[in-house]
Amino acid sequence: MLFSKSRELREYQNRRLDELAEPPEVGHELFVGLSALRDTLSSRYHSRDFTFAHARYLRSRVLALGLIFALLSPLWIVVDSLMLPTELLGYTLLGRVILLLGLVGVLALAYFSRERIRHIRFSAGMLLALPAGFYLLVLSMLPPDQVHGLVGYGFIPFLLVAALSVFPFTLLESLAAGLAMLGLLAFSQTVDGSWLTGHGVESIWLLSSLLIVSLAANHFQLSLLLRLYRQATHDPLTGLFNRGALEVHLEKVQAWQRDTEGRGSLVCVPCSLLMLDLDHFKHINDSYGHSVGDGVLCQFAELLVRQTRRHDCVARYGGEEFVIILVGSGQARALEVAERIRYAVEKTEFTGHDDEPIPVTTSIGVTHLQQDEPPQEALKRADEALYQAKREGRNQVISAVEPALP
Ligand SMILES: Nc1nc2c(ncn2[C@@H]2O[C@H](COP(=O)(O)OP(=O)(O)OP(=O)(O)O)[C@@H](O)[C@H]2O)c(=O)[nH]1
Repeated sequence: MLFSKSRELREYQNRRLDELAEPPEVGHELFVGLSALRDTLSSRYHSRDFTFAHARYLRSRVLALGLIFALLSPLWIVVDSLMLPTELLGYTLLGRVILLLGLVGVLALAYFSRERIRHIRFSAGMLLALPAGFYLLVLSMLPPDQVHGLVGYGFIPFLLVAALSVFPFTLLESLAAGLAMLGLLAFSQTVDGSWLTGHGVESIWLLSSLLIVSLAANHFQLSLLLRLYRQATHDPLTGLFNRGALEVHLEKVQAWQRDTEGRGSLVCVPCSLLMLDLDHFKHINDSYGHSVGDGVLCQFAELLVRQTRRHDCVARYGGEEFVIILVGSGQARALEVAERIRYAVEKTEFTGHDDEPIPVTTSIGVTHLQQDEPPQEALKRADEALYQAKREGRNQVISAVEPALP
């Protein structure tokens, strides 16, 4: 998840509660801006789920731009045949055939790599590297006194740097590609003799400015993508996954279970579901106020993240109800974890404004996620177990009655 570490989750929650309480200050906005920059600089802090969403978006860009390049490249043969002497046409024609084959390969790779993040990243890199390589090849093969005959080749580095802004690349990825294009431009200038001339410096300056504009576009594009992803999948108060994202996650876990079984594993990877509800939460709201209730929900969310492993999924199901998916844990292990959480909640000192202590307890229903059942069935079972815990006095863990195996 995006906030896999509880420190980050707390930072986010404090920011949200501050935002609700006060108008933004300059310092606060600077902090938000810096953390957005950290998110767009590299993919290091991106969650696994966002990385998938990001790759799908990147793939759509690769397909669109790859198609444009593949259509435009052969069309330029007409210009070459009008501008270049016949004996040189062979060089560019060969280069264009290689380029076109490469672009078709990139398109095929991106098309068939629906969920393969590495392949999609590779195809995006190749989409930029192929025209650059083609230009490099033509420059290296053509006799130096004939380079001036090339028409429409000098803009390739500019076109590719402009194309960077179309992709939601991270700043470091774009910077590396942009520097490579500057290197390509410098090489072309040494070949055509314009290196360090007035015209040459002007071109380098122009390309550098274009690169800065593309980096800014990358930053805004990626931060917008992150924000939209967050809004669609996370609960704004606690920073946990929301109900929709939880349901998608459950389906993914089941698909993974089927996949491991399909690959010949004798044992299906177990997976359990915990449904938790704060006891008498209405009383907390009524006694301490709604904003303290919000603070308690955030502290509770933080405790759940601390009590679970990185690959478990913690979600706010709605109101004061939460769900945890424990991947790789069978019923017995899930009951242990649930009991540990229940005890931790009871012993933790939740605090309101002015640090006044607020006693909080939770009831928990536990069930096992069957590989082939609709996820709603498992959620319903966990909910029934939770309400049994409520009926039997609250602050306890109840295991659901599991359906008979077929
Ligand atoms: N502060 C705050 N309260 C919320 C939020 N969402 C739901 N609530 C409140 O949570 C309370 C839930 O009350 P009930 O469903 O009666 O449950 P309860 O008081 O916890 O009682 P039991 O679940 O039976 O132990 C309601 O008062 C809701 O207004 C929220 O985002 N913030």
